[in-house]
Amino acid sequence: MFKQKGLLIVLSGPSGVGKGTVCSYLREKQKDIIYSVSATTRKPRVGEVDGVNYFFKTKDEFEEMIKKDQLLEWAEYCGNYYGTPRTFVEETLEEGKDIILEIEVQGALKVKEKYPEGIFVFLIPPSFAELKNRIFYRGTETEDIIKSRMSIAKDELQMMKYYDYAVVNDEVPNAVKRIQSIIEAERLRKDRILPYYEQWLKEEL
Ligand SMILES: Nc1nc2c(ncn2[C@@H]2O[C@H](COP(=O)(O)OP(=O)(O)O)[C@@H](O)[C@H]2O)c(=O)[nH]1
Ligand SMILES: Nc1ncnc2c1ncn2[C@@H]1O[C@H](COP(=O)(O)OP(=O)(O)O)[C@@H](O)[C@H]1O
Repeated sequence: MFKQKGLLIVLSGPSGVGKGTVCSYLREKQKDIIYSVSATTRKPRVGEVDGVNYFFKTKDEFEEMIKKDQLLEWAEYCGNYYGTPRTFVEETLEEGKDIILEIEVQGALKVKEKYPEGIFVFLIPPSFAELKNRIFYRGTETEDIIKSRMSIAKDELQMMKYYDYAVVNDEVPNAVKRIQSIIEAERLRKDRILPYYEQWLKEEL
């Protein structure tokens, strides 16, 4: 039986645009996609669970993962390391399952070098003013971190040109519907469907 590799979907965008919020809503709506859990040296926030939200690591542990080539990509962001465990992604794709990575922009561009066939979705705010509001009112970080995230966000917004799709996160359910449409369309691309037809033709002759 012909086995197709899964789709690698990367959801990225500027800090504070709503990647985390949109991704967890998508997670509820789209159960047939696997979600990659990242490793980080950031301290857990209230309610975050090790192995569910992140794999929380010390700096030494994280650097060991880098050395052993256990990360598909990693980036330093606001003084902490974040990275995607490599084996889990590779195995999921080999099993033919679709996987989504919710990561910041530098990491997404590194994934693109390794997986140019991936689907790169860039989440954008309805306006820059709204992006500022979201970063301010989230209120989980100190003022210094908020300032640093806003300046990073400005540079990050310019990275949209490297992506396949731009999705406006005006309302979370709408943004999620748009992402679901992209996934549905990508699953139906003829280069993914054709191998199945070719297999059928062989069987019937
Ligand atoms: N490169 C990379 N970025 C990640 C990874 N996991 C999470 N991030 C990004 O790191 C940034 C900070 O994440 P976090 O501290 O959880 O804060 P928040 O998502 O902005 O609330 C976000 O932009 C995440 O998308 C990863 O494995 N690799
Ligand atoms: N569509 C939206 N409308 C209004 N607020 C939103 C929307 N999406 C996310 N937010 C809010 O914006 C803030 C940043 O969202 P978050 O998911 O943490 O962003 P990111 O993961 O991109 O840094 C949070 O307070 C979140 O509740």
